[in-house]
Amino acid sequence: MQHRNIAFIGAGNMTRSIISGLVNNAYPAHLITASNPSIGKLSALQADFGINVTQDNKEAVDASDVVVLAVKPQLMEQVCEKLAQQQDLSGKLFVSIAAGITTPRLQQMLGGTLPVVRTMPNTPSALGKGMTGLFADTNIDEVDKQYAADLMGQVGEIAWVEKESMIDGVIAAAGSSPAYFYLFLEAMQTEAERQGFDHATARLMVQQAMLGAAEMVCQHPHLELSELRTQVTSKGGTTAKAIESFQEQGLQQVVANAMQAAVKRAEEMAKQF
Ligand SMILES: NC(=O)C1=CN([C@@H]2O[C@H](COP(=O)(O)OP(=O)(O)OC[C@H]3O[C@@H](n4cnc5c(N)ncnc54)[C@H](OP(=O)(O)O)[C@@H]3O)[C@@H](O)[C@H]2O)C=CC1
Ligand SMILES: O=C(O)[C@@H]1CCC=N1
Repeated sequence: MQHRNIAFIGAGNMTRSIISGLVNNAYPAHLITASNPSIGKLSALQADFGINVTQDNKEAVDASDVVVLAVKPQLMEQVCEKLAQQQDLSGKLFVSIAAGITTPRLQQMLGGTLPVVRTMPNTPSALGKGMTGLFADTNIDEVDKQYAADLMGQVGEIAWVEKESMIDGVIAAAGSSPAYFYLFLEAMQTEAERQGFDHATARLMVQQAMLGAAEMVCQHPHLELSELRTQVTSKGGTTAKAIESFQEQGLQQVVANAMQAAVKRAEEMAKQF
């Protein structure tokens, strides 16, 4: 991929995940700058990955061709408007990772029709196992589109969406979803402990089962998930009883409700910010 100078505005969890994935994939650290108001996270990023850091967003943006907007949605307006007042932003590609802020809104905050690619990554990007959805409107040229795809492709799999509203679906299925799996594992760990296992053994069992199941899913892309489930489920056996219990309690609807709640919140945020 092309290696352009890249600035991350906001050096929180997601920036750390993406930078970690990039540097581990040989993106040159000297081309990466992160800016953040407080110094602690910057010092840690510099120590861990050898990137450039600054507490001044303008300085980071001045030094970059690509600007990754990685602050919380509620701060985006303030941050973008200040950047637009302080400097000429033309010629730069903007990549937003924020939930719930649309491309037209970002362009408005940045004070012009600048090229903005909207993305929705997730934290496993830190391990190169991320999943990122991307949306580009018609004013993004193919070179910038390719750069954005290559950038996020460095930290995992990518999928373009045709309509911007589908980014909210990416949030529900991939951006937020690592937390759903953690919640499920927490519940399993708690029950394993209740059944008499110590904390560490309970964790080992559930994490290894999850890892193995995830590997099975990835290694057998042509097997339906229901088929993998059937392989575990002996007739009249233990799994059948557990699955029956999930189904009686409406697991499918519970999951659907949760994903719809995530989409609804993204839509609310788009109105709010
Ligand atoms: N976490 C996740 O799994 C995902 C998050 N996202 C999106 O990523 C974005 C960032 O989320 P996340 O990394 O979790 O949040 P964090 O709170 O971890 O990171 C945001 C960072 O922005 C910094 N910040 C605050 N004000 C400014 C400013 N004026 N200029 C520059 N930086 C500033 C904060 O600094 P300080 O703490 O010092 O105040 C903080 O380090 C959000 O928009 C979110 O929607 C998208 C996909 C997944
Ligand atoms: O919870 C959030 O709003 C962000 C977006 C996806 C994951 N974290």
